[in-house]
Amino acid sequence: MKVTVVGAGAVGASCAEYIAIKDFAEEVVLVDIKEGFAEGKAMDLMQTASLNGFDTKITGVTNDYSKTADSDVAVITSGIPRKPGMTREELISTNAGIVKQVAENLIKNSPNVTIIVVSNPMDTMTYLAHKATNLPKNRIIGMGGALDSARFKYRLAEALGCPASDVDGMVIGGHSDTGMIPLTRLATRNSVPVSKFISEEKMDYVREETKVGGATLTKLLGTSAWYAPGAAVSAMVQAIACDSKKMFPCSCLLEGEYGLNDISIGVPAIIGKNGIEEIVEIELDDAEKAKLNESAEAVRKTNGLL
Ligand SMILES: NC(=O)c1ccc[n+]([C@@H]2O[C@H](COP(=O)([O-])OP(=O)(O)OC[C@H]3O[C@@H](n4cnc5c(N)ncnc54)[C@H](O)[C@@H]3O)[C@@H](O)[C@H]2O)c1
Ligand SMILES: O=C(O)C[C@H](O)C(=O)O
Repeated sequence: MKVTVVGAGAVGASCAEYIAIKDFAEEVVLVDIKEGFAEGKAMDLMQTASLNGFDTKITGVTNDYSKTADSDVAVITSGIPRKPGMTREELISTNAGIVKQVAENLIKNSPNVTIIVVSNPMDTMTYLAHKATNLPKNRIIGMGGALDSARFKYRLAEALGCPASDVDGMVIGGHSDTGMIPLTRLATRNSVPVSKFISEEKMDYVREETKVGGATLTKLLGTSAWYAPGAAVSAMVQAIACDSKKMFPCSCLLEGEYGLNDISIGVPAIIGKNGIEEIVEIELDDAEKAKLNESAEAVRKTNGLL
């Protein structure tokens, strides 16, 4: 398994590090446009191999896509992150050009690659990657829901006073401050609905903190987060590499599923060696359906800026 990670910045390097530590890929190629940057990150990471006990070979290149040839999976993290007070949507004018060019370069050298898009505004960048490459819909996946769901579980565990491993929950919809839909109705603690343990008021707090999870960290850090994003995208790469058929909410190109068409937005999907192997249509109640439609409208508005 050969994995390319474009963008050797905070998220790209974190993603490469988690992939290496999990030791399921033979090779990770880091690509960045900044001269020597990916080479430096790769060398630094390789010097952790004997300490962390992995055999994955990590190399870095400056904008040389020939070194990415025949990648099985490519992760796009290239582009600018937001600063405190900004929305992800405000990044579109800079990031659209970068993501389009990167996606085109990737498929020229790896025609069979499956692409995971991370750069923001992620749902629109995923849609753009589809338009730019024309790859089959199963081979372009947007990473957002896996991260948002991990943050949802963090907030649920905090409210319940229990370990995050005790809770299960999922966030669907657009990866934006207002578009995320934490499915509190379906969240459980060891199969028991979380509503059994926490008040509606606490649930509202969990829901709202989950939605602004990225903004909260951006305010604290001065730039956006990288550990949980890196872990989330590496988990998706691992699901493809190991053909594990794990279910992640992720940005999928919809063709009628959930009553939506010609849009990439977060819905649950089974991820395996073929990328998106199945979009899972869960039964939403009327309020959840209305929120998903509203979230889709907002994503369409951003797509209109392309
Ligand atoms: N989808 C998500 O859940 C999620 C989570 C975190 C961050 N993000 C997004 O990921 C992106 C990266 O965030 P970051 O914190 O790693 O930023 P960063 O600034 O640390 O890293 C981005 C890197 O991309 C490189 N780059 C720019 N143009 C390039 C090009 N044409 N080719 C190759 N490399 C190029 C830059 O040189 C830089 O090293 C941002 O858009 C951010 O908003 C998304
Ligand atoms: O918040 C951001 O801008 C980055 C990312 O989308 C996140 O959710 O951490």
